[in-house]
Amino acid sequence: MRHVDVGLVAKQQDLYDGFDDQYQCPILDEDKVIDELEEVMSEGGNVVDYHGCDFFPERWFHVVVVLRTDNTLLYDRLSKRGYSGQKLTDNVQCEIFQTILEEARDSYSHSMVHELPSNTPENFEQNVDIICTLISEWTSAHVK
Ligand SMILES: Nc1ncnc2c1ncn2[C@@H]1O[C@H](COP(=O)(O)OP(=O)(O)O)[C@@H](O)[C@H]1O
Repeated sequence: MRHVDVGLVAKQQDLYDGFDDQYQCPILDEDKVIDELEEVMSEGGNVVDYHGCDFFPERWFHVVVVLRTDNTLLYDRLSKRGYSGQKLTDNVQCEIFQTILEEARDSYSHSMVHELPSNTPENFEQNVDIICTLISEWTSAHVK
């Protein structure tokens, strides 16, 4: 199984289209990302890691996992990462409005989308177990 960190791939391959002055970060070129990942995704067996999902083709996935975090914990995590001001507030607000969960539900069939809490190291361990179980269930049902 491969871990595809979309942010890292974009950085390594320079898959950007301009710079966002407000958030002080490069803007992802979604079409270039799709082209870059198409071959590896069509082989299967990938875990794709990103903070958005609506631009990925549905055919790439059999399971979509949305990790959720309580707002106070998220605030502290993002501050530690160096986020502040509007960027910090917008990220926390996005979690309050469960924007990514809704994006996933709007983009993929509801039965594919799993929402998991990720507040504590125990949650982290549980989530790894749950995701491994989801993968092996799907594999035994579909790969002969
Ligand atoms: N389940 C968790 N329990 C405790 N701390 C966590 C958990 N998940 C993430 N963190 C903390 O938050 C930081 C950011 O996590 P990361 O997985 O990089 O978040 P994202 O990719 O969503 O921005 C990690 O370095 C870690 O310190």
